Amino acid sequence: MKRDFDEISEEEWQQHSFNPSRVLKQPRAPKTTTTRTPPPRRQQPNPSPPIESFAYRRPSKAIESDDDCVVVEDSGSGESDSDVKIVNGGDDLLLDDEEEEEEEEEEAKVVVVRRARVGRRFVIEDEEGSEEDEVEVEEVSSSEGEDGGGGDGDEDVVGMALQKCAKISADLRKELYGSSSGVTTCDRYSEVESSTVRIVTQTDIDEACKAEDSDFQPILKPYQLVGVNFLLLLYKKGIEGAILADEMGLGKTIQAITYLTLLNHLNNDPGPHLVVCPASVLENWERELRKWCPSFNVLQYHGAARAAYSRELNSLSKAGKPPPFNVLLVCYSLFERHSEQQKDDRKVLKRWRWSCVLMDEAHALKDKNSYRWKNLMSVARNANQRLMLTGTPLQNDLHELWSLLEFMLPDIFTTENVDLKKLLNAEDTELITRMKSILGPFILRRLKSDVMQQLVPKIQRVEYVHMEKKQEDTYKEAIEDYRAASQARVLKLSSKSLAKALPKRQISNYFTQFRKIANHPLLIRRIYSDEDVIRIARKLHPIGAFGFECSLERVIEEVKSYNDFRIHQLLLQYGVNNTKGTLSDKHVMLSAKCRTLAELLPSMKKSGNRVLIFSQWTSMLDILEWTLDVIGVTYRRLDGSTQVTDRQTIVDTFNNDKSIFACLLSTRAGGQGLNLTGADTVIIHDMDFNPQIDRQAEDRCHRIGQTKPVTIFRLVTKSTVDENIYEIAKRKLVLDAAVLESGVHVDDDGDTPEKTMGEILASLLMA
Ligand SMILES: Nc1ncnc2c1ncn2[C@@H]1O[C@H](COP(=O)(O)OP(=O)(O)OP(=O)(O)O)[C@@H](O)[C@H]1O
Repeated sequence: MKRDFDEISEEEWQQHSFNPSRVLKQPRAPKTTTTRTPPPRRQQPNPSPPIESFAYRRPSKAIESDDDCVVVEDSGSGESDSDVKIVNGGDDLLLDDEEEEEEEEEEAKVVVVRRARVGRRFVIEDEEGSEEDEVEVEEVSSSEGEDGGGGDGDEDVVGMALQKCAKISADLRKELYGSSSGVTTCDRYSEVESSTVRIVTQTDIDEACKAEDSDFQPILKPYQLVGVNFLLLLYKKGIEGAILADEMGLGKTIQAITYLTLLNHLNNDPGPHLVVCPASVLENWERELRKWCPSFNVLQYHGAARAAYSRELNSLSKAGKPPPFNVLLVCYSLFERHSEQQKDDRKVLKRWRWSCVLMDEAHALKDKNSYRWKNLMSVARNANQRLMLTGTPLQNDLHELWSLLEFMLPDIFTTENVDLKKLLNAEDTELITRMKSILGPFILRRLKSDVMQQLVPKIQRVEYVHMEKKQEDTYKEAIEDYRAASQARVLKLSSKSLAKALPKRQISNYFTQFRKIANHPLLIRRIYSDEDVIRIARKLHPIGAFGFECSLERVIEEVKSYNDFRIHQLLLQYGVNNTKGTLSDKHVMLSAKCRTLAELLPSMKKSGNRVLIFSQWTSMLDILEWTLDVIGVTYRRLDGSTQVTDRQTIVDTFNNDKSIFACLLSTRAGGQGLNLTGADTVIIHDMDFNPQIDRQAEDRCHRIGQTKPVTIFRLVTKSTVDENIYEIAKRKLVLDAAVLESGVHVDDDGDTPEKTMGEILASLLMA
């Protein structure tokens, strides 16, 4: 299976720490109010006709506390709530599409850096062979003595990049905000209520988008019109990159499509444009393009179907002929794999000069060392413009944002091999302020709370659930087991701290085991003893459950590594029931979270609610299917293994058929880009360390088109590591707000810093 993107690979995980230095502390007070403050209203003596006018409104929030349930009213930003990221530590609990990604990350190291005499070049050698195939990406030598290559100049790389950017930024700012007094205090295009820049109005859009054979009337919302003007202005100024970072569901797709239409209409630029997106939204892109820009030829280039086009495109491109489309739609996976077909695909893409390369869910490019980033850059580098769409540009840290910036404007933000993690300290308030100010004109970000007063409210609930005895005993047993092992190791190494005594991987493995039990005890093996496993293996071996060439010992080893649920599934699949037997429905209710679902879901159904349930673990989704069967509700399921061609059908069926009560989704494959406004309730079964992942998921139904208030439930198992993870993720959102939103300041004297994963384990195991 293949993950869409964004998984934490083992390698990333090794480098991932949860030190407080990487996460901003919460502003201290007042806790119940928003961290943002309204921007000053600007005086505009002679304002030009506004290109839009939206009131900049602070979100209102009220926090109620009700025993185990925290309710946070949020008018849209989702800013104060939180979530968490899961670790891959176990063998039997696969993150959606995980394995291939790790391989790919490994293979990503094939990039060879060569130095040329003039300037620096790096050559991506994924195309084996001929000169024609070799893509050279020239990095423009930075002006005025930049030292990007390491050594003493390292510290200056960030400063110099910002300095270069500041010049363009100042120029742009002048255009965007005009030179009238008062506007200089403005950081954000989105905050400007009247701009001096207006390139197009709704009338131009009517003109550009009209189609004879369609009744559809494309009408942009005022803030969307601003977005389109923003993109057109950057185009006009010859700026080669932009980030449209509106919150999820505000219509980035629509703004981008209208922009491409206008390029054709006003600038006689019909493309070709390349749109890169996750597989789940490929169909949606095609649909929106056909609807909003019917005059364009759109070609979806994905999956087995692309073989049919491949030869034709190849010969056209070789002959130097223009492509037979305006927009080519591809998935990120095209830039990640090493099959001959994919290498050929990339070769074709590199032969055309793209007008706009547009990346949807562009946070997929948060790692500049990834194969995906480098291969896509080799295609996008020569494009007139790289346009990035993402509702969550800042994932975990500043260096990840920098990867996006470098993709957007490589000539300015190039940093070569400098360790940006060291240079971009999330607690450097001066740096954050500077970045925020300089980046303002390149990044357009509007929050729902800013632009859509009429959008339905989003209510955040944290549902603390309590383990019953069996689950609690399992959790305690795990603590005892790992405590004994850890203490022995600490003694052996005469180490003072557990974090130092245990390798990082071991720490994450232990942590994952605790997470599993907190989610569902069937995710570990406790019911089926070693003796049971041997008996089961003896039954399965002769019937070839693992193939006929496998020895019995090998089968025993294999089954021993399975969790209870997987063994149960195996027994079911092979009809082996005369050993210990399959599990019964009562086993599925062993987890506090599933019991809570059994209480919540029937009453939600009765009230006419419809629910999205997200988990990061495919095996947890399997258990949740069982749970929903036991509860007796109808559902659909979408995860990384769902055929790309089936995904949109599942979405449409769920949205249209109100008799389907729930949709089970993997946070990775189902959490991004999808429009699931048929639901009004989101349950995050297990949170992610990275709060942006869950934020994306919850906004599948809190978006344009939603008519009912949306409630988000986060399930947190009391007295388990779930609580720590929730805390970690919650704080990460503060950094996001500090860099990307106005009026948010970093406060260094926050609460006690949150613990690292090692510290959390130490307090559990060394007590
Ligand atoms: N001006 C508009 N008129 C009608 N429908 C709109 C308009 N703008 C957006 N929509 C609809 O609202 C929904 C959300 O828009 P879209 O998918 O473009 O949001 P997004 O910002 O790209 O979301 P995400 O970040 O989740 O991918 C879509 O169904 C889209 O068709």
